[in-house]
Amino acid sequence: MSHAFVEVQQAAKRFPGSKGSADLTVFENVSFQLQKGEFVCIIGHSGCGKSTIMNALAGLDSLSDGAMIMDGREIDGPSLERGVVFQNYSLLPWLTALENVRFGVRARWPEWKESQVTEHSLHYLEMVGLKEVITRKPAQLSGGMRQRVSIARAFATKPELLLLDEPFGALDALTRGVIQDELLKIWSQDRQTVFMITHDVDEAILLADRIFLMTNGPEARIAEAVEIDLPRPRSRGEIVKHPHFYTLRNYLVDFLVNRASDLRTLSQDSRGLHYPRPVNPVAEASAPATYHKADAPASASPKLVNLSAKEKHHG
Ligand SMILES: Nc1ncnc2c1ncn2[C@@H]1O[C@H](COP(=O)(O)OP(=O)(O)OP(=O)(O)O)[C@@H](O)[C@H]1O
Repeated sequence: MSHAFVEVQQAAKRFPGSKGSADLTVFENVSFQLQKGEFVCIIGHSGCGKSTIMNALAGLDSLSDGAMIMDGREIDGPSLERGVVFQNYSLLPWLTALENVRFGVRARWPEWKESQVTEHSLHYLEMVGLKEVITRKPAQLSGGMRQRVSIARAFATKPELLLLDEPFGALDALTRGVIQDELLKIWSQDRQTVFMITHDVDEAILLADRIFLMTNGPEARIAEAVEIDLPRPRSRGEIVKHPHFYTLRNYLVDFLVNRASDLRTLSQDSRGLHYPRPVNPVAEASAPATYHKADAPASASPKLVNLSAKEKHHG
């Protein structure tokens, strides 16, 4: 029996082909687990099926095969236990920043007094640096501010699982960096389980405990789960100085550039589920090359150098 908080088992998604063409198998044989409190990022080329996996986890779409289980119950529709932040903010345009957050908080805890709802919402808006603009409606906020409201709303409702679908994709690099820091600050306090899509390798290294690497579609798979063992708390300025940073970064970039198109390696557990291969690029880079006797040609025998004789000869 698995004790993972989220367990995805042999998930597949197919869309019917149009006008008699074959069905599109977006992904198949996708199995993975998320531990409680873990921050996992998923990266892969456009169209490989990341959002489709996330929509199924959110309960907004169904799988063609397989199952997604959270806390022992199969996911079969949306729930307040799972919060989603999309790239396009999805705020209610007729409500102010504060009212947008209050809306979520009130739905989550209908028994709370109005003052408690307000106080709780303000706390999260303050954490994302928006205390000064709480009375503005989304149209009066910048893109970065809108995304902060979405993040404040998502974290304020304290879902068991937070699903972030490229939440910073539309933001400029500076704003993105500031909100990444805010996200880390809130997550380090609340330690919710987070599953996040990003195209940004540096962002994934900054945020994640593990990064899932997805092969290209169709019939995409999550091939590897890369462990990010950089110490926390992390900051953008400091992690680049860590001796492991570029080993991790190079490994991820190499996957995206060279290996995502054809990698099919998967490891299987005793139930026959194919999990992504767990990878620690730092350990792999520093491990001595393994010598397989069977790989050696019959004539290859190790060359022994007699150092003392050589020293004598030259001496
Ligand atoms: N409702 C649908 N009907 C048919 N095909 C769909 C549907 N939704 C998604 N697809 C297809 O499924 C594939 C995966 O789409 P998805 O949005 O999950 O990819 P993604 O990895 O999130 O891409 P991106 O990084 O560009 O957001 C794409 O080929 C897409 O065209």
